[in-house]
Amino acid sequence: MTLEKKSAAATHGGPVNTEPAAKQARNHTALPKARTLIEALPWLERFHGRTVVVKFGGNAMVDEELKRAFAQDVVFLRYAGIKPVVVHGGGPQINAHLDRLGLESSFTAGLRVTTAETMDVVRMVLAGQVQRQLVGLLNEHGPFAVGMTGEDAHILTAVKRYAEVDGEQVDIGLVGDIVKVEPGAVQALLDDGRIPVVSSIARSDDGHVYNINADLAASALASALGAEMLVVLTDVEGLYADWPASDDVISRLTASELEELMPTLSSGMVPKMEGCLQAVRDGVGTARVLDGRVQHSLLLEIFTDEGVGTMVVPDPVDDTIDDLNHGGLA
Ligand SMILES: Nc1ncnc2c1ncn2[C@@H]1O[C@H](COP(=O)(O)OP(=O)(O)O)[C@@H](O)[C@H]1O
Ligand SMILES: CC(=O)N[C@@H](CCC(=O)OP(=O)(O)O)C(=O)O
Repeated sequence: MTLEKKSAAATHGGPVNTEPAAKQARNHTALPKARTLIEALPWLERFHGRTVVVKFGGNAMVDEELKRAFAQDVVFLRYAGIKPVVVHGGGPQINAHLDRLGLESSFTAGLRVTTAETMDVVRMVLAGQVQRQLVGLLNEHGPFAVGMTGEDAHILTAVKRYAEVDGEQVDIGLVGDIVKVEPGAVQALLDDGRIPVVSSIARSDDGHVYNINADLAASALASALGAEMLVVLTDVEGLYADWPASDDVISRLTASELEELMPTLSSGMVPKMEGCLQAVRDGVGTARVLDGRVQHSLLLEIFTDEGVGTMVVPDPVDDTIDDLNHGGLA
């Protein structure tokens, strides 16, 4: 019997496998899993102890399952020794609430035209509804998430912002531009092992409250925290090269290349890419735009060799940044 087996193996040219079939089957399923875990090792080493600011967009958070998967990913980062900060939007949720009140939603250059009445709704929906939901989902895993808005502890200070349309300054109401960030309260939470969840609202030095685009709020906070990475989750695969004519995703571009593209962008991509550009210019390692509709895209981006979406790297690209290319660690 043994002889027969040996000669069969020899005719196939392979080594003789004396392992019982059950063990072989176990190895067959276990090894790929182990390889996937080991693939994460260089990235765990690279990002351990670093701060990652994740912007969760309103369009990516309309699906309950996606929200749960997002919360799992963020808690995973926390357990992996990375310090995640969540900055959230809620555009669609604000639109829905305004609609219920019979109020119109209007945007100029990707920014909501914000009257005093709209501002009340923005504040209520972001801080009272969306942020509470995210905090609740994260805290299903432990006592981690603490919600706050940019108004708290003077985290975000803004001045009135005008939208630029064809070179003209357009008044869009109570929309703010962040001019100062005091990240101390956020840093204290991170140092305490918590996960700060920040709503994109700011105050001005004279006590006004401003509506801040969440991409820009995330970018400013990432810069002030000296974050390793800004990750923006949205409802497209990344930055399309020639949108809406094509949906070819640009996988990687430098700050200068992005700056050149800026005038060609439209709608929600304008503040998103402005935020990415600003962040890498301010010293954030990389800024990435990912498809929030894909479950666990955050984990896939951070812990696997194949990047998903668009990555913006600083100018000029040095060796360290090259290592972070979507091709993986060299
Ligand atoms: N070049 C582009 N690449 C990808 N999306 C673009 C581009 N230009 C405009 N967009 C639009 O921007 C939208 C993303 O912005 P937005 O709706 O504000 O997302 P979020 O709610 O995640 O902040 C996309 O759904 C798409 O319609
Ligand atoms: C000034 C401005 O446009 N503020 C945004 C804030 C929320 C946001 O940015 O939400 P998303 O990330 O889901 O788009 C708004 O009112 O819709």
